[in-house]
Amino acid sequence: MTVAVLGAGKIGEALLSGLLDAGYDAGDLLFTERHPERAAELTERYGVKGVEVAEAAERADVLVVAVKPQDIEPLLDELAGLIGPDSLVVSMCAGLPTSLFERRLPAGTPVIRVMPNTPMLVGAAMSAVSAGKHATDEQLQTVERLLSSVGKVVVLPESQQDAVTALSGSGPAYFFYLVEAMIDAGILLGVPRAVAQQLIVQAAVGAGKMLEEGGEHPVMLRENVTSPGGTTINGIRELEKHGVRAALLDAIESARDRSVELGKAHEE
Ligand SMILES: NC(=O)C1=CN([C@@H]2O[C@H](COP(=O)(O)OP(=O)(O)OC[C@H]3O[C@@H](n4cnc5c(N)ncnc54)[C@H](OP(=O)(O)O)[C@@H]3O)[C@@H](O)[C@H]2O)C=CC1
Ligand SMILES: O=C(O)[C@@H]1CCC=N1
Repeated sequence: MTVAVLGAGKIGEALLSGLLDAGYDAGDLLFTERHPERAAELTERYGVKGVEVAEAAERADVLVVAVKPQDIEPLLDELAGLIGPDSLVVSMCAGLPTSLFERRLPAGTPVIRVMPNTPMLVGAAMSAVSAGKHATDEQLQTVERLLSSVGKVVVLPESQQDAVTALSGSGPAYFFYLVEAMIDAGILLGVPRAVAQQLIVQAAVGAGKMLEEGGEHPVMLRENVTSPGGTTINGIRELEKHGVRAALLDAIESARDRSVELGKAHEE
């Protein structure tokens, strides 16, 4: 099966890299890019061929659209004249409904909407998958298999994709932000930056492993760190005082709203 990534930026590169690490043959992967320097860089790094959209449409069984939502219109215009009935279109674009692709591409084109995240780079993606109205169960399974090789996959109704985009799509950025802020706290306390980074990154990795492998609820895990009369509860009091929980609720709601807005920009 040949997979072409249309728009090999951050998420497109993460997919290419993740698939190669998972054992995909570079010869079965293609990508398109609008800047020749970027295409050359990717080919040098991964041994994957950069092609024109026409060649991708002709050769690939799965076309993964990974351009910014704002760049979708010209790409759809180009694709509409190129793809055949056997092409399966997978969109990773935040906010864009499958109905947009179905309206703009030849009648009956199967479309699957996916919200992945950048941990795909290290085989630890969370991808949520929703089938459009022409995609068959078999095509959905093909996409699930493809994405399972680079992380975990859930199948969800498309109505939940904007929420998913804010939760797991953007989620890694919020964890990185937290780690960055905690490293800054180390600097404030006079710990050398490299040491602070090592301490916090390992705390994050350890916490992540406990969340994944231990099966315990995050509340229990936090309580186990919070000794009576100890240090952690002082920190928790400050987090509560500063409204960090409410800030996270607002942040994720706002990201969801932006996903909805990106989709609305392409309504007829
Ligand atoms: N980054 C992330 O964590 C995630 C992103 N996504 C989605 O993935 C998509 C891409 O996001 P991201 O990777 O961050 O963005 P990037 O800007 O890094 O990647 C998009 C790439 O596509 C190129 N491009 C634009 N139009 C075309 C075209 N017609 N043909 C070929 N290449 C083209 C862009 O070029 P140029 O540099 O000139 O713009 C850019 O290199 C978005 O729709 C986003 O919502 C989904 C989940 C997570
Ligand atoms: O910020 C964005 O729009 C994309 C979608 C989810 C993560 N990154």
